[in-house]
Amino acid sequence: MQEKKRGTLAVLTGGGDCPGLNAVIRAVVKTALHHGFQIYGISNGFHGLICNDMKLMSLSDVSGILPRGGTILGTTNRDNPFHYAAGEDEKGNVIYEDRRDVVVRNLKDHGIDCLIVIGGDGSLKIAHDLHRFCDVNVVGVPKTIDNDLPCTERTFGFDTAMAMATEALDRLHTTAESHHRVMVLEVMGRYAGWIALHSGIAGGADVILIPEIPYDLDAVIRKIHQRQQNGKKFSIITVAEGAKPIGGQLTIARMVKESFEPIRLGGIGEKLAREIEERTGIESRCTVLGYLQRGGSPTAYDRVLSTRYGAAAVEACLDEEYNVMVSLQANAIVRVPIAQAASKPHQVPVDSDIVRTGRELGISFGDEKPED
Ligand SMILES: Nc1ncnc2c1ncn2[C@@H]1O[C@H](COP(=O)(O)OP(=O)(O)O)[C@@H](O)[C@H]1O
Ligand SMILES: O=P(O)(O)OC[C@H]1O[C@](O)(COP(=O)(O)O)[C@@H](O)[C@@H]1O
Ligand SMILES: [Mg+2]
Repeated sequence: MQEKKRGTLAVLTGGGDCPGLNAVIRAVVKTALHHGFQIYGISNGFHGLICNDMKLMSLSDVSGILPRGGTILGTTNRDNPFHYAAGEDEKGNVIYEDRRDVVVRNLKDHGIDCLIVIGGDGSLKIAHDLHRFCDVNVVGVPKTIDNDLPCTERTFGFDTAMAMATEALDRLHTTAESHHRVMVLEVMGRYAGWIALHSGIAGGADVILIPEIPYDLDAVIRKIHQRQQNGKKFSIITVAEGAKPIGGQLTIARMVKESFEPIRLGGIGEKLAREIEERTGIESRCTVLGYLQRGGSPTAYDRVLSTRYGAAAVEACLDEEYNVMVSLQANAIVRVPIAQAASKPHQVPVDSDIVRTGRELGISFGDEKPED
């Protein structure tokens, strides 16, 4: 017997793509249909909401997508309905418009009771603004390879990015050892060092440089020399794209002028490798892992986490508990106010046990004094 229609939901994916997005979409659609909701899939994040680009989803739309990377809905890390880049003036300056009314109208026209936003800090901030300024019901799902969201112990996608970076470090080890080189691996993470820290520990890096601990190049050089004195002719360094020297600046790869937060980080790895080679005379090379961290199939851990998050987001709608983000705490999925989830990004605590463990193992974080 057909269950009575319970209500109408919509789902979108926002920000940089991330392994596990399709697994969340699948879980959202399957759970929603299971409970008698109808569900719209919105194309290309908030862009689709502004352009009224959405369609009803069925089980066949999500068939076979569990292990697939990317997002079948498409995404963007530029569009913000409150600050929409509508074009350029004759001088080439971007013209921004507030499109919140269009978004509210489009949601209303489709009878959408709640919008499920799968995104990182930027997308969840927009979701929070839609709730507080436009009275739209939202439920957030914490997405990002960067793991930089507050109020959750894990974002989905991080485990896959960490696994990719760890494999890269394993591969760099063998070539570094053969050529007696210093190998630098630059990983993503924006202003947080989670990917660098965890992959650095898992991949046996000798130096880990993260945004939370500004580094002193002298300390890095001392570590490389110390290894040489101990007969280790190669060294491996993991550097987060947001790492910077003490008193120095971030290294910026490009500015995306239509983006609300236009800075795109990158380039610190190459800079570091050049400086190390100049200072030590040891051949040094940099590898930038880049979008390989975001592309491709999610790990089993991320598939499970994504599935739990997707189902939990619909369960929140079922309970009519809106304006929350589903979150992982003590291995249980709980709900936290979206206002908290959209607050300050979560960085690595410099006194965390994993940093301490790294130090005890002799890993340099680039901040050791000569006598340490
Ligand atoms: N601090 C902010 N306040 C408001 N909007 C933001 C903020 N940061 C980012 N955004 C918007 O959110 C979108 C997605 O953010 P981004 O950081 O790229 O992805 P994510 O959702 O993964 O964090 C951006 O294109 C931008 O329009
Ligand atoms: O896709 P772009 O614009 O190059 O953005 C790169 C940024 O996106 C990320 O890959 C993921 O960040 P978000 O989860 O905030 O989208 C960052 O690690 C990186 O700094
Ligand atoms: Mg972000």
